[in-house]
Amino acid sequence: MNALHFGAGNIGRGFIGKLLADSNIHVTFVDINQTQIDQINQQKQYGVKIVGDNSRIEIVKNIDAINSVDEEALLNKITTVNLITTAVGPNVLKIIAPTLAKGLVKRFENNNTQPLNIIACENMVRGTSFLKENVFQYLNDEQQQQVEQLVGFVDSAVDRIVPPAELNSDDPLQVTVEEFSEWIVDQTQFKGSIPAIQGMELTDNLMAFIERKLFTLNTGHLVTAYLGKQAGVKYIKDTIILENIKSKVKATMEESGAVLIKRYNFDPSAHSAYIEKIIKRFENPYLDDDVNRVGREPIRKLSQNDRLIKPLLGTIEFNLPNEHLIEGVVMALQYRNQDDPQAIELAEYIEQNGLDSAVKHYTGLTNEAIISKIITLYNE
Ligand SMILES: NC(=O)c1ccc[n+]([C@@H]2O[C@H](COP(=O)([O-])OP(=O)(O)OC[C@H]3O[C@@H](n4cnc5c(N)ncnc54)[C@H](O)[C@@H]3O)[C@@H](O)[C@H]2O)c1
Ligand SMILES: O=P(O)(O)OC[C@@H](O)[C@@H](O)[C@H](O)[C@H](O)CO
Repeated sequence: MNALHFGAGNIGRGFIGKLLADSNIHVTFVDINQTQIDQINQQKQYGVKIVGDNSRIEIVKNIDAINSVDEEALLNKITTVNLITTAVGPNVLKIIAPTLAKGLVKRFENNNTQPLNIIACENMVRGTSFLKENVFQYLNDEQQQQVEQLVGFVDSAVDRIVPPAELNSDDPLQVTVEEFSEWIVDQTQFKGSIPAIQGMELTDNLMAFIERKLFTLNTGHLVTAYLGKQAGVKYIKDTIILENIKSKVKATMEESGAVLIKRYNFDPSAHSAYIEKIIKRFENPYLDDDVNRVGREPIRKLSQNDRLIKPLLGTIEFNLPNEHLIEGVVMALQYRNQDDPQAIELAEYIEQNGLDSAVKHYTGLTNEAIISKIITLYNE
């Protein structure tokens, strides 16, 4: 089997690419970073350093890479592979959509009628469906029908903490990952037979899993990052061990958890254990995960379907406490980082248009009482 994977970054190399290669699938990485592409093609392998109680380095082989600007090579790959995956970040899905559409058209012109499955592995609710909508904008009715018949757009939830790797001159491609990993895919969306990939779990209830992950781990992670940033701490592991911060993070995850329990009927004690396990993962002493990585792209994180606003809306729907989620929103609005284009854009928007307008613009919130609480807290 052959797979094309967009994004040779942390999750691409440290998680999805590794699972595919471990399952004897040849992986071609697509990226925009030529240095990395050259390294993959020269080394033809890299190490994944798994850190925890049983630390070890596992080698990923059977790989090559192409640059996404090399359209000919990319279209040829899309024409022949059996699986396409992505880990590029939600904002990049729109950018790769036109090339994917072109590649699918070429695949049909070449009479390749083998089923193809596409799985976006991003931190977003139904990211692959979002990618599909974008791909369809570049296809006519007939092409869309062909895609509906032969191409499965499979939504997924991905969970493994992979911070940016430390410099390693012996293996510049090496990534450091935690032991824990979870890749859950919507089994109802595949076309043809489901590929056998070790570590890829199937479900027919994906929404519960993706929301549980995004609105527990990622909500708590973000609040840890912003509290750490405000306290002047660099890493997540050093932030979460501060008792006053840990209790706030836990309280935030309990607020979003109460919504999940209502919505999906989760067992409260199992959900509580899930939260405790996540806190332990944040504490992993071997992971140097910078608060700015976890806090990155505050505009995306303030959007309506993401880790703060969606659970906050849930608390309004079910009339549940939301004091800590509101604090999370305020900290996202206050996040400043000169290296993060979204943090700069957000600060400039607030400066030029005022906070009330910024809250409405970025979060889509309309509840005036909540907006007023956000503004009061921000100004305090
Ligand atoms: N790192 C984690 O702990 C983690 C865990 C779970 C999910 N995720 C999600 O996985 C996705 C990727 O995150 P990451 O941490 O690996 O980010 P990353 O920045 O390490 O990797 C993204 C890669 O995509 C590449 N890229 C950018 N534009 C591209 C394009 N047009 N074509 C091809 N490649 C392109 C970048 O050069 C980079 O190598 C995100 O959606 C993130 O939310 C991350
Ligand atoms: O990747 P983001 O920016 O959506 O979120 C930052 C982190 O919370 C995230 O990457 C986690 O490490 C990951 O989701 C763990 O599975």
